[in-house]
Amino acid sequence: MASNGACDTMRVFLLAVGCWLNLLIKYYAMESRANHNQVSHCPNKCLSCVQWLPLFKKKKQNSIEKFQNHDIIVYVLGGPGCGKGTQCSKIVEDFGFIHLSAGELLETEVKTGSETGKMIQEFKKEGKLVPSEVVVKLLKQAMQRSGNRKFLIDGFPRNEENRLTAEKMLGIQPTIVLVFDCSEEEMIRRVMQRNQGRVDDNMDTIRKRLKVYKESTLPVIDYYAKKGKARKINAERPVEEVFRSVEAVFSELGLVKRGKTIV
Ligand SMILES: Nc1ncnc2c1ncn2[C@@H]1O[C@H](COP(=O)(O)OP(=O)(O)OP(=O)(O)O)[C@@H](O)[C@H]1O
Ligand SMILES: O=c1ccn([C@@H]2O[C@H](COP(=O)(O)O)[C@@H](O)[C@H]2O)c(=O)[nH]1
Repeated sequence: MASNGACDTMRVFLLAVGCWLNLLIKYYAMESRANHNQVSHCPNKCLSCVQWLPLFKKKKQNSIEKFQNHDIIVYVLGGPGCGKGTQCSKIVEDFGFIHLSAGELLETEVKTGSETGKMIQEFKKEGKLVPSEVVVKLLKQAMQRSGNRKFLIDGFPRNEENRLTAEKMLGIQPTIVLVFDCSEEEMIRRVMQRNQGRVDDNMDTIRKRLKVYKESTLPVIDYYAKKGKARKINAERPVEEVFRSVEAVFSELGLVKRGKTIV
């Protein structure tokens, strides 16, 4: 009798474990399909009972990890007027990235006339760097809104504090860092000819921006160079020639032009 009882208990136990494993397998199969965008919700009513299983999982999904795990992030650096924006537009056209220019995001905030916008305008006029939290917050909002997974982050990080704040607030590391290399004389010439009515496109502010670039941004570039992530490109050539070097870097990343194959 006693041994029959033990057998029954064991049978019930094994049955329970079997059911539990079955549920787990179904749940993970479902989650895996959802991650590959094949389904956006529980595909089958009979599986709805397994939806509470995540309660037992370590909390893992938040916006920070989304950026970390799946996205291609290209930082684009170089001195004022070296041609970052020009090349980014071409990259967007050919490789389907979303272009987030830190300078443009700040300018959009200036145009709202908000108190933050007024503060930003003063920094820009002086060629100084806006506090990191302000820029990173704008970048984060833009990244979340975009729904894209390939980001060109243009003109950021400008100093070590920017870099560390992005790591902390966004949890991001760049896949690669494009560095456009150009002489000061050429950058000054390009900025002075730009003629877009920018508050900082004047000789006095350009000199200040160049100083900030040398003192604060070059150390960030050195940091990424040491990590093997910086790709220096000679930007003192015609636009199309510069872009050919950009394309070479992107093919190193395994990305190919749209229209040729799916990226
Ligand atoms: N390779 C190039 N040769 C000549 N002119 C260029 C080249 N690339 C860009 N330009 C011109 O130089 C000016 C500055 O370019 P762009 O705005 O792309 O620079 P940027 O690095 O984004 O500047 P900033 O950091 O000030 O925002 C623009 O008028 C642009 O048309
Ligand atoms: O990360 C950033 C980016 C920009 N700024 C301020 O904006 C101007 C213009 O930036 P561009 O990228 O050259 O358009 C720059 O001189 C800074 O004042 C910033 O503070 N932080």
